[in-house]
Amino acid sequence: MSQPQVVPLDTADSASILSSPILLTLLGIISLLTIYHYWFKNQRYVKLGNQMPGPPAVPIIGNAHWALGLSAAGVFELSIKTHRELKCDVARVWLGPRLIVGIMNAEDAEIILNSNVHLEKSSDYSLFKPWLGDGLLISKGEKWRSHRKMIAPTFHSSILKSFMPVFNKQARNLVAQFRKEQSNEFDCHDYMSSATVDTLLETAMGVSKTSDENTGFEYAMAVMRMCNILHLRTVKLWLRPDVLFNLTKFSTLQVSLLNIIHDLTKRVIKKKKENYFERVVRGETSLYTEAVKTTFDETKGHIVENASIMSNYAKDDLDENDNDVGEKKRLAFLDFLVEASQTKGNVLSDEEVSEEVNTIMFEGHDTTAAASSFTLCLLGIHKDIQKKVYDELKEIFQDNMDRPITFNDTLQMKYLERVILETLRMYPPVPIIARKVNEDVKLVSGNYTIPKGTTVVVAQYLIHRNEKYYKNPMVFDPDNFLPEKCQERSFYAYVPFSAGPRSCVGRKYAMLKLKVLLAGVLRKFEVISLDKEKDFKLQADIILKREEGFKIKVVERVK
Ligand code: HEM
Repeated sequence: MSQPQVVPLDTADSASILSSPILLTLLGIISLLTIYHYWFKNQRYVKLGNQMPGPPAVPIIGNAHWALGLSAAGVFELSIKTHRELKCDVARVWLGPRLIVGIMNAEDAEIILNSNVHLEKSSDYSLFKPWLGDGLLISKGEKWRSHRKMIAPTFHSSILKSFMPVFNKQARNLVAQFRKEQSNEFDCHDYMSSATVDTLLETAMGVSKTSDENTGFEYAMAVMRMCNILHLRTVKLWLRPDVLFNLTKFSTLQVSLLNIIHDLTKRVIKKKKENYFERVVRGETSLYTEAVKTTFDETKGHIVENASIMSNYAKDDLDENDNDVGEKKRLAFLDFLVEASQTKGNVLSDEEVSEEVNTIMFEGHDTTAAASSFTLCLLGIHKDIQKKVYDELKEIFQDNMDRPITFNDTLQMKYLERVILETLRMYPPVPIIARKVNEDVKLVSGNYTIPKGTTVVVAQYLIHRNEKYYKNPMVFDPDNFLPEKCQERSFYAYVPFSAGPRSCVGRKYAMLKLKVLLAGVLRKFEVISLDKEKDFKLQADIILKREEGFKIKVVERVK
């Protein structure tokens, strides 16, 4: 039997393979990545991060492959599922070398939100820059502080009261539009969205609608599509760098959407400036100095007239100085900004005015549209709750369901207020807030330290559904907001408007507008929803929405 022949290794061949530049480069990269991996694993930052629970991470990329190929609704579903599996109130994920820590409990949320140090938004918000510039939502440091001080008082309750006629007009428009839709199943979000844009234009911006009938709708659609693009860039990491993004069709689409959005802003500011100069020519003195005197008065006060359950949630600068000193001189948002940009000293540049207008138009519209649409769908499902809302409205309006809604009426809408608050608990339009911490943060819920440089995500959606704070967190129950129930739990167990120094400046505006629009519709129509809550497919493309739209039917009530 012949021996199997041993083929001698051809040294010349192996040498040529080893000297192949491609193989050498590959070996070099693998060695460098391995060294990097072991070096990285031993960094303090990484060790602290890995003490927290989280899904298994792959070397180098961490959990970056996690949301690969998923839709917006898919990413949301996966996040909830992962949280359920991990069964924890704090969790971490790695996006490559970047540590992201999610906070799902009120005690740790308080440390972040109530801090005067952890005020900086995470780098993800920079995707908004081409749209919102360095406006209030994104800005930091002294710029944020001084602009916040100027803008927060422009949403003072004395100004909000003067918006009642506009809120009423928009409620009447909604009634007319819903009347035409009777017998159809329709997406109420389209209507709520354009109503909120038009309301913002007429109130905060002080610009009445002209012949341009579709302004609100066109703008709202452009905002919705911009949010889709931004969300895509948040979850598809390769779309993050501008150089790559600019090669895609989304970049071209973004340019055309921003043209629509910024065009409206420019028109609004131009109109306001013309009004301002007309007043100057007429010799009317500038209101700016007076307004600054009033709004910068830091005497602390408390709301008396607008006392509502929401005042339990009012631990921020919106409640400062709510007495009526100098009330008549307070200016609404854009009036104030334009005057501030035109008077001596140029407190604000023209560019800063535009950034703030774009910010308020975005923050003020999509959030409220989602909140009102969720409320209508939920009332369509929970008939017993809708009946209680209607009974309350009947008591307030007696036999005249057509008369304008007054500010005092809104104070009596206690049950409707609880319904809105409960909607914002279960379906917070802003489901997460992301901050960059520039110092280590020691958590209280467990023996964890979040290292400096981490992105911290406060997950309101999950805090609001944590059974530590709500007995039946998955059940829609407005009585969760009975005063005694609110007192039992931590203030930070309910943060749909965030809390602390960077809380929402439009909180009171939003609650008042929601009450008037919803009461206006609900006193005239019974709302029917053919879906159940379990059919809701949620997607969080920046603002929380239903992927399938907000479908309802309405039937006009007989007098
Ligand atoms: C239901 C309606 C609303 C909800 C749920 C809501 C929620 C929020 C939340 C959670 C934040 C913090 C975001 C973050 O830190 O990333 C925020 C900030 C903000 N909101 Fe709202 N908002 C609503 C309506 C409004 C309205 C009507 C306006 C203006 C008219 C407005 C203007 C702002 C601004 C300017 C900020 C940035 C504040 C700062 O960083 O100092 N929001 N909002």
